[in-house]
Amino acid sequence: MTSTLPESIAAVGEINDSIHIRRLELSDHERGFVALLSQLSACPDLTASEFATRFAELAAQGEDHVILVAEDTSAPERRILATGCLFVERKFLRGGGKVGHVEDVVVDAAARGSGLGLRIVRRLVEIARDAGCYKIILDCTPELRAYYAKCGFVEKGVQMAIYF
Ligand SMILES: CC(=O)SCCNC(=O)CCNC(=O)[C@H](O)C(C)(C)COP(=O)(O)OP(=O)(O)OC[C@H]1O[C@@H](n2cnc3c(N)ncnc32)[C@H](O)[C@@H]1OP(=O)(O)O
Repeated sequence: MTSTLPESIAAVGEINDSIHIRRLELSDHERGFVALLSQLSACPDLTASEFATRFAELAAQGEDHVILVAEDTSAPERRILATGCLFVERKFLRGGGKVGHVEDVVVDAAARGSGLGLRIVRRLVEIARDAGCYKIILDCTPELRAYYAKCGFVEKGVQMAIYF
């Protein structure tokens, strides 16, 4: 099962000879996608069946839930090197406006510092703009202010949370 990229995004999918940014595919379970997420937060492995169930739920949200991954097509195992997610929230506000939320951005520790994180987030911003979102927002730690500023974000408001 593969979800296709919007045409405008697919057209700029290749960022160099071997790193390709595309939508998450079901087979990415075997390419280290879950292990990559565990570099961001607690993320125990999922069985293939558990992964497929969640993949189908998210795929059913179509363009309202976009997970991008970067893979190295030159490596035989085509491991996933980076990922980032865009969730589109549909509102009654602003004449039925839409807000983009950036979530779960992570670059493999061995691939950091080469611009991959910047490219993934910029691509998510582009998708949100093309989808008609009036803003795109995210939560991050203070240490990541400079990184997200490089991605074009400005600081706004205060994050509040209740963890269960
Ligand atoms: C909404 C969320 O998901 S928040 C969670 C973000 N994810 C994490 O914290 C997981 C662990 N960290 C990572 O995966 C990576 O370090 C990321 C995603 C934060 C950055 O990915 P990278 O590929 O290393 O970043 P990239 O190389 O594209 O850097 C882009 C620019 O931001 C800067 N930058 C990157 N990380 C940082 C940082 N932690 N602090 C300050 N500046 C940074 C870089 O120096 C670079 O600037 P330059 O263009 O002037 O050289």
